[in-house]
Amino acid sequence: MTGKDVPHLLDARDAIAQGTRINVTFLENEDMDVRLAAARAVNEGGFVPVPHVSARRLSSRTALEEYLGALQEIGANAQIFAVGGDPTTPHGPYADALSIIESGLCQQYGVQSVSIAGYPEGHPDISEPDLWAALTDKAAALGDQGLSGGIITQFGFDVDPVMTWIEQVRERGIELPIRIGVPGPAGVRRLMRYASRFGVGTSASIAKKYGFSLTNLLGSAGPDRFIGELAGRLDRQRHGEVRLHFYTFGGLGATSRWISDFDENYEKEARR
Ligand SMILES: NC(=O)C1=CN([C@@H]2O[C@H](COP(=O)(O)OP(=O)(O)OC[C@H]3O[C@@H](n4cnc5c(N)ncnc54)[C@H](O)[C@@H]3O)[C@@H](O)[C@H]2O)C=CC1
Ligand SMILES: Nc1nc(=O)c2c([nH]1)NC[C@@H]1CN(c3ccc(C(=O)N[C@@H](CCC(=O)O)C(=O)O)cc3)CN21
Repeated sequence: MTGKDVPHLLDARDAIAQGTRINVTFLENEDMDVRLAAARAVNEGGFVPVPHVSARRLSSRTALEEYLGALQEIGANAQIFAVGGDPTTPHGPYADALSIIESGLCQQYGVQSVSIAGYPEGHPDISEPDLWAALTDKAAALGDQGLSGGIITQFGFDVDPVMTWIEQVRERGIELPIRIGVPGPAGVRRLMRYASRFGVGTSASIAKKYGFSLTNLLGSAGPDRFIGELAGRLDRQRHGEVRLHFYTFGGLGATSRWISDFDENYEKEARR
């Protein structure tokens, strides 16, 4: 969720399982108070906030301490998501998520678990070798720092690269739990806007995978097929712990209701 989602979280409260982890973004157009208000709302709803800490957007060590300190004060410090951040040039001393993990400040402010990002389809501005080196280094650093953690992947529309990527992660000896990022249900236009903004897939490939036509962009689409296929191909023994992370581009309420409906249908199918 973003800061603007606070009222939507209150509306969707009953549709979300208590204890669900809800990430709070660290967007350029929002300030610390907005992020804190969102984390507080997550707590008050009976959920677990996972505030994002964007390394490149931090101007100083003090700024990181202030944010972690404020999170601690409101009891939203147990888990964070440490991410590089989109600025081409870092605004301060932290150029990557690794430097947040190695700052020593997480432990000092009571952070127990740090999630990090994964890219099954690569990243438009970061090379594959750099992405793999970063993932390996961050996984090792979490261990060295005595922090637990997990990987949350960039959202995608295609299961093939996800499966290949999970296998590569495990081959590299990284055993962290993985959450595969999927977009919640949303209008097709909006999905494609976000995909293009973050350099994920192409309109044609998304249309094909999601089964909609590029000549009719008025409809909306959900990750039914993606999740069904992923579930069918995952093997606990081989792939370790793999769960889902929903990016709520179409709104928190819509995604929450979609998840409840999906679960209900899934259980019905299973009972048949
Ligand atoms: N805010 C969010 O929810 C999400 C943000 N992202 C973005 O993905 C990018 C990478 O983040 P992490 O995986 O945490 O990488 P990271 O912090 O582990 O860095 C990996 C490598 O890429 C370089 N790097 C990091 N950010 C960069 C950038 N914006 N431009 C060029 N090089 C960069 C680092 O110096 C390092 O060598 C960032 O741009 C981040 O903002 C990705 C997923 C979700
Ligand atoms: N490289 C990269 N950078 C990111 O910042 C990023 C990703 N990847 N992957 C997905 C997540 C999720 N992110 C976001 C970013 C912006 C909004 C956002 O602007 N929300 C608007 C609503 C706008 C609309 O209606 O479309 C808001 O104001 O809350 C939501 C999620 C950021 N994320």
